[in-house]
Amino acid sequence: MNPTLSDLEAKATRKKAAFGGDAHIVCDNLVRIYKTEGVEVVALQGLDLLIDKGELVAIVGASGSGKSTLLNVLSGLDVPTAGVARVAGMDLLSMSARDRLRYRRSIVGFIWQQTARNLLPYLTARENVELPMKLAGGGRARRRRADELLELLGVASCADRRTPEMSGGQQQRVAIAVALANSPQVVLADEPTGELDSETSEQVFDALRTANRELGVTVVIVTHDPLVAEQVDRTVGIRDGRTSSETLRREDAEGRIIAEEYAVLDRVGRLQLPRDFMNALDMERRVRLELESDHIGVWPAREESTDD
Ligand SMILES: Nc1ncnc2c1ncn2[C@@H]1O[C@H](COP(=O)(O)OP(=O)(O)OP(=O)(O)O)[C@@H](O)[C@H]1O
Repeated sequence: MNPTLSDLEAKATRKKAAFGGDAHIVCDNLVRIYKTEGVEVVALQGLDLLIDKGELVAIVGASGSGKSTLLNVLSGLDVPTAGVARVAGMDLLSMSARDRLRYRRSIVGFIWQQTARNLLPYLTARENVELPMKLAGGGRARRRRADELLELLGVASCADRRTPEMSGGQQQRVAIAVALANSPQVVLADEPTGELDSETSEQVFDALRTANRELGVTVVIVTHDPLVAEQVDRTVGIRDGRTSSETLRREDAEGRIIAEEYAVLDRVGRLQLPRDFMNALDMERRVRLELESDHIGVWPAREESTDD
């Protein structure tokens, strides 16, 4: 049954929980301004984003939209200019240098686009996976955990190979094992399939999905490949340093995958109408809104009368 208008009014007066509540990743009005030689570039312009524990989310957007800036903030490499960024309960703006090191070592794992940046070429795959555990003071179970991770990601056969003896896709799957070595709560991947062909990309993507499903780790993948984004439950679109749209995928009763695109509503109620919708109805400057019991109607403004 649809709610009545008085139900909606009662709901509106109820107190709202703090933004983000217990989300695993919270970005609230995040701003990052770069200053170079007196010129300011606003890379993030009040970005809001919530990701729950155990989600697998893709972040898409055109070049320059702010995706890498966001990922650098979430990985603890960069500090935003203003706003709130919280991951696994840790405040990324006020964290001490010591906490930052701990955060980067054991709370987040990272996978870069360039395969060469993820692995040391003179170590075998197994040694690469063992290295972060060694740096964090891990004990003798290191080798067993490295082998288990390589097995889980389908690259057990590469354990004794060095980087030049592996394909690009195998290297990226080993890189995922390296990122998972210290059992992080969150894995961040910046264009992890950017240098790979579509078939190999699919294998790397499968490996990320396996890590998410089997280990319960929250996974955030930045990409500008819309096809890659089709393989996740939620895709967040970024435009001009803000979240602009979300696509949610679900299965219907017949098992068909349905993707629905939503506009993002910010905390004060602003939303961006798609340009093609506005053009189709000649919407400009103002629209008329009407609250119904289960939706809000948006109409073009009435034509001004030209009669005298
Ligand atoms: N270190 C920096 N100094 C100055 N400006 C920067 C710096 N890093 C990024 N920018 C600017 O901030 C904006 C967002 O850049 P960002 O790299 O986050 O975008 P992106 O969506 O990741 O792009 P791409 O898909 O090309 O990697 C761009 O205008 C970029 O030029």
